[in-house]
Amino acid sequence: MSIVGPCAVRCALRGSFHAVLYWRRWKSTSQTTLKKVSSSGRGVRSRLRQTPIDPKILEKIHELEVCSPRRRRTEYPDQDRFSGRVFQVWSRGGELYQKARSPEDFPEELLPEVALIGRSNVGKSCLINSLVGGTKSRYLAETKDLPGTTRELGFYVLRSGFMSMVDLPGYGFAVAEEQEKKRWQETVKAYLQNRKTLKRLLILLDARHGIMKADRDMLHFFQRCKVKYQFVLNKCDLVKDDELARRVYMIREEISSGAYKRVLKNIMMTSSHTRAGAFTLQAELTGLALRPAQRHALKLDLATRGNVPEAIRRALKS
Ligand SMILES: Nc1nc2c(ncn2[C@@H]2O[C@H](COP(=O)(O)OP(=O)(O)OP(=O)(O)O)[C@@H](O)[C@H]2O)c(=O)[nH]1
Ligand SMILES: [Mg+2]
Repeated sequence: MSIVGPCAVRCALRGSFHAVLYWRRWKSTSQTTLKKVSSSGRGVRSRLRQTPIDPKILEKIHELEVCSPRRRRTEYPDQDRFSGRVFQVWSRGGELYQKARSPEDFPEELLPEVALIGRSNVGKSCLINSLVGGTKSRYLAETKDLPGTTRELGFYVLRSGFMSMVDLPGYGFAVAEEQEKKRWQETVKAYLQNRKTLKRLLILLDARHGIMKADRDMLHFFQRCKVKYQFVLNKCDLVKDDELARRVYMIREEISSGAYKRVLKNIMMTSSHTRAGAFTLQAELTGLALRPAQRHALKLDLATRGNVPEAIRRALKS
């Protein structure tokens, strides 16, 4: 007893000493984390409130009527942009050409491509539908109110044969297994790094949040790829015009501070629900499409068969 007694007491004392140390360390770190989170949350909100409203940006927002939550529109303020070359490229809508789970499934590099990327649930697939779905806005890409819906790269070719749009799986939080997420992230990275026909990357941001940490993390990667990228604020129907004007101003400031390479200064605003801003975005991307002579050189048999993916496959075989 006399030997076990002091030993037990010593062990108990050492144990409680470590417990106190551990508790104090936990308390201090958890308090600083809490402080950081709350101050950054407050910081972002108050920074937004202090951001000035540029009357030119506000005018553009009113011109596009992008903050209006009205659905099922038949007329759009920017509809006059849907003429000439823009009409020639986009008016026939598009169709799914191929889905790719891994780099081996990527289609041949033929038409110029514009890819949409962004956090999961930001509305990439919805925007693809409103751009490529044609005037009747058919639902080509699957959309759901669940982060992690798109798990494969979707290649959508325009029926005019001038270019393709690519719907990419999102980054950040997603309801999916870690291994599955890793697989699609690797495929997306391989696509962005090696694709020669990729002409522009549209980085979709939620208009309610702007650039978030997950976006910043990915922006480091985008800068290493050779492609030019452009911000698109989507879900604008969920914010008020003055808030959107401040968001755009904040992003412009960040761009002009020189933080990003290869970024385009023109920030696009859309709502894939109301389709507002879609014509302006189509007009913006039209410059990347093939010229008629270039398309002619591909010898796509578009007129007789109508099925573009088939026409492309036949042209590649011949
Ligand atoms: N109000 C509003 N909701 C939108 C808009 N765009 C998309 N949504 C909604 O946001 C949800 C996610 O849309 P998706 O297009 O599936 O999002 P995603 O970015 O493709 O998501 P992942 O495939 O998971 O990466 C859906 O419930 C859409 O209805 C928009 O402009 N306005
Ligand atoms: Mg999607």
